[in-house]
Amino acid sequence: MTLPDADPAAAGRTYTVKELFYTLQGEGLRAGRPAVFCRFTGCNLWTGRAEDRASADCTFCDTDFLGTDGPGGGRFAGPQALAEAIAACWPSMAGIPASEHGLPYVVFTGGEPTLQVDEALCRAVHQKGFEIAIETNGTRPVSPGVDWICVSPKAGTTLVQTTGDELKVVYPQSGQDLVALAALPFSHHLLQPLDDPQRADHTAAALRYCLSHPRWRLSLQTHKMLGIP
Ligand SMILES: C[S@@+](CC[C@H](N)C(=O)[O-])C[C@H]1O[C@@H](n2cnc3c(N)ncnc32)[C@H](O)[C@@H]1O
Ligand SMILES: Nc1nc2[nH]cc(C(=O)O)c2c(=O)[nH]1
Ligand code: SF4
Ligand SMILES: [Mg+2]
Repeated sequence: MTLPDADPAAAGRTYTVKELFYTLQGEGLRAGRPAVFCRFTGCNLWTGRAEDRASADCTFCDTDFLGTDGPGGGRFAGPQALAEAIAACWPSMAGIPASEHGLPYVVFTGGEPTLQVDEALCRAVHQKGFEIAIETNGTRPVSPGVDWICVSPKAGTTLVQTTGDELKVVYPQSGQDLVALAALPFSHHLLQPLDDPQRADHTAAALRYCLSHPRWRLSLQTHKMLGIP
């Protein structure tokens, strides 16, 4: 049943989503965990158009976040509507012993999810029984209600979200200060090799850096190895 959005602050709020899909978290500390990915449309560091990439604040993005034309994408009329679509992506637990259910998990990403994720959405998604994670570039504060914050800072931008659960740094980026980043109060610090034509070299360099600076651990994009979304 679709409930009306009772929260007056949420009235008229729409969410624009590129795609919604069920897969494994491929990256970071929680790699391997089944999750619904909710990819919001739009980013504040790049228009998403190829002709603007070179002049963008973030130039290495591996993601198409334009429009609403991906699987499960669309415009959602309010928190309740989007929470229902997210819950519908989680597999049925009919016939599965309760000990094997696990906690339903959604990852808000994008594009830049902090442009859209708000408390009303988190409340609606929590009411569906989900734990909530976010992948953000850290240039905007994360809304209250998010349970797991992954910040991936972009060199040359101002970091606003300076605390969280994991700091996942794409490596290398010219002008990045890993000493300063290592000092930020995150629970976990990870280096993720830049996926570009030199990815193998960046992976070897990131591996060497982690071995010599053991504050850092390596994050590989395992979904790309597995051939899953
Ligand atoms: C597509 S971004 C979306 C979330 C948010 N805008 C951000 O940048 O964190 C998701 C993750 O992919 C990482 N990423 C994007 N392009 C990448 C690339 N070419 N190589 C490695 N990681 C990349 C980002 O740094 C971020 O951790
Ligand atoms: N499987 C999978 N894991 C991911 N972790 C972060 C992703 C992202 O694009 O934010 C991502 C993604 O696109 N796919
Ligand atoms: S900030 Fe995130 S979504 Fe935006 S362009 Fe960079 S990697 Fe892509
Ligand atoms: Mg991705």
